[in-house]
Amino acid sequence: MAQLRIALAQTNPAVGDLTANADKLVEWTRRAADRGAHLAVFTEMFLTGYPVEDLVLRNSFVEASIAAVEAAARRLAEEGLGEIPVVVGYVDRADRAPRVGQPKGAPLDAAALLYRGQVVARTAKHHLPNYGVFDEYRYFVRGDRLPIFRLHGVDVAIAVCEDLWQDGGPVAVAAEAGAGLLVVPNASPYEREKDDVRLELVSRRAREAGCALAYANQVGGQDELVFDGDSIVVSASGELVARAARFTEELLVTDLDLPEATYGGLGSFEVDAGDGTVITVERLELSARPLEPYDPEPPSVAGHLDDTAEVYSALVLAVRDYVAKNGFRSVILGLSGGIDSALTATIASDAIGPDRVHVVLMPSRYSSDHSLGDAQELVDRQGVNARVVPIAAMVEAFEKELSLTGLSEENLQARVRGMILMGLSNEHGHLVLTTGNKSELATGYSTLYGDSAGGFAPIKDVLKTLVWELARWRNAQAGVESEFLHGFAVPPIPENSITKEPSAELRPGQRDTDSLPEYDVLDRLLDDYVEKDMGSASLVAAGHDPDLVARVIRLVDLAEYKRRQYPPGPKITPKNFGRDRRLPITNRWRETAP
Ligand SMILES: Nc1ncnc2c1ncn2[C@@H]1O[C@H](COP(=O)(O)OP(=O)(O)OC[C@H]2O[C@@H]([n+]3cccc(C(=O)O)c3)[C@H](O)[C@@H]2O)[C@@H](O)[C@H]1O
Ligand SMILES: Nc1ncnc2c1ncn2[C@@H]1O[C@H](COP(=O)(O)OP(=O)(O)OP(=O)(O)O)[C@@H](O)[C@H]1O
Ligand SMILES: NC(=O)CC[C@H](N)C(=O)O
Repeated sequence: MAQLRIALAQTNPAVGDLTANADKLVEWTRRAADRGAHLAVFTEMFLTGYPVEDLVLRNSFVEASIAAVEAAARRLAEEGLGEIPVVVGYVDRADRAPRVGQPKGAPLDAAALLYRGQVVARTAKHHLPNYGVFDEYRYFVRGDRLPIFRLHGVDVAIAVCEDLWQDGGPVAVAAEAGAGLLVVPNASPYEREKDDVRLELVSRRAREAGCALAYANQVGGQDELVFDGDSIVVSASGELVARAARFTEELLVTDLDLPEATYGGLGSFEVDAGDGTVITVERLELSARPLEPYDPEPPSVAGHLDDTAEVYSALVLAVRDYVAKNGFRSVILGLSGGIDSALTATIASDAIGPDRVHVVLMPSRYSSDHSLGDAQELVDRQGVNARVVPIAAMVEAFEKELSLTGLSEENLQARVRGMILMGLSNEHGHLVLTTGNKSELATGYSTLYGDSAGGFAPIKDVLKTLVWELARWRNAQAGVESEFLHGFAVPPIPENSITKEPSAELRPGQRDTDSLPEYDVLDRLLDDYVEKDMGSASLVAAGHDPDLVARVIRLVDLAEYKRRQYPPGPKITPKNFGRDRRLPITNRWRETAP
């Protein structure tokens, strides 16, 4: 057996900032070298950030990425880090013709091996994900090589992210070629409970490849995606060896005992990949002799996060990164005394600190005293910046000028509030946070250009019943201080905001249940219709009330135009409103009654 110390750089790149990402590559390689690592592995498309969407259709971007990886190799050597091999993701181009009308070769979701100032091997993702939030047939062509480099006597193969999620391809070829370690850069976005799926997958693929597997995943928020890290190292039998923490940067350093390579030859040969394609194995040698024995470090295995803590951390990280990566310093939102704006404000306080959170209390003539009181109570508990802007006179002025009544008048209140928030955003540079939850988005229960106005919507993928659960969970963490929790000594959300009946307070005595069913009934139905895509007959067969099924399906289908104009917000479920669910707005397809 041969020993090897590997370092997985679970880091947070910025999409499009090739310079900052290259700086980070050098900094984290230095940290890996300082820890005595013999190999550093970064994440998928680390140098460009992931996903870069249509940026890969720009030749200038692809050229910049290729130049960046070559410059990074040189710079590592110049800074005395040339002896540690580094695996890093970037965008390259194939010799083959592009899918779309680009003048040069089609883009590749590539990974490079950097060593002694040079890019000594290049490969690219073989299996391209093209479902859910992924569109990779639009962007990339398939990679068709598998580099295997000998490092201190161990044969190390490189695959990329989706290569683990589909059968055949690089995993099968790594087995065939007798690799001793498979390293995999990833950009695998968070959704609830995906960590369990990942561990099972990584273990299974290690057993199939017949070697240890090191899985390095990205961390951080990028528009509607949140990457949760969760980098993993497993043995050849699929046993967990090391695991990084979720939602935070970490250098996961692990000592492995790996089989010494026995294969003698170098150069390349073709292997049937078992998926109808052929992959070219390219062998190269960095160092043939195993290291002198050394004392291994104990492996690090991060503790498990429970489901609520996991969702809450995802939302906090998403808000923090959206704010920072888009150059904002502060956020603003309307605080009604209700639970949605209370939870949104709390997530914002946890993300960027209460001193950078601005709330506006905007009572109308229908606002109850307790609403204003509950909002004020949150301000006192969290110490956020607050101002009161009564809206009655502004609403009245519109009403008089335009003769608006009924629903038009109700919506006017929401629109005046939206205008106030956008005005204050323009004036002071705050990002407007939109407070709607997934149940409201599903049913269209919000006012266009009113409470749906804003730049980022932290809880748009959170059903109302989960909003309450998160609020209770957050209050139970009072006194705890962490990367995701500001150290509020008292529960940050007023109990009354959690327990009172939800109301939009757009007319006297209005309750959400005047227009919508009870949220626990609604959310179960939404879960089946939206997440699981069940048709009306299946929904009724699953026990949902037939009249309710017909009514809710209609609400959901008719609200597509509102969702299309809603700000982005973090995906936490397998099917968010956004990249996961793309329906025509102009659409006459209706689920027929069973
Ligand atoms: N297919 C389509 N494509 C593009 N635009 C379309 C459209 N269909 C209607 N529209 C436009 O949308 C307008 C109707 O939408 P909109 O103006 O929003 O108004 P609408 O959906 O009619 O009313 C808003 C609903 O949300 C509830 N609400 C409001 C505010 C807060 C809350 C809460 O608790 O959070 C609830 C309120 O009680 C009411 O039931 C139409 O007047 C038309 O201009
Ligand atoms: N009196 C108010 N002062 C400040 N903002 C308000 C007020 N009323 C509503 N808003 C803003 O409009 C959003 C929609 O609120 P509304 O009360 O209509 O419905 P909701 O979905 O029950 O939200 P919440 O639970 O936050 O009250 C709120 O989250 C808040 O941002
Ligand atoms: N970047 C990728 O290839 C990610 C796809 C993969 N199925 C995942 O969610 O982890």
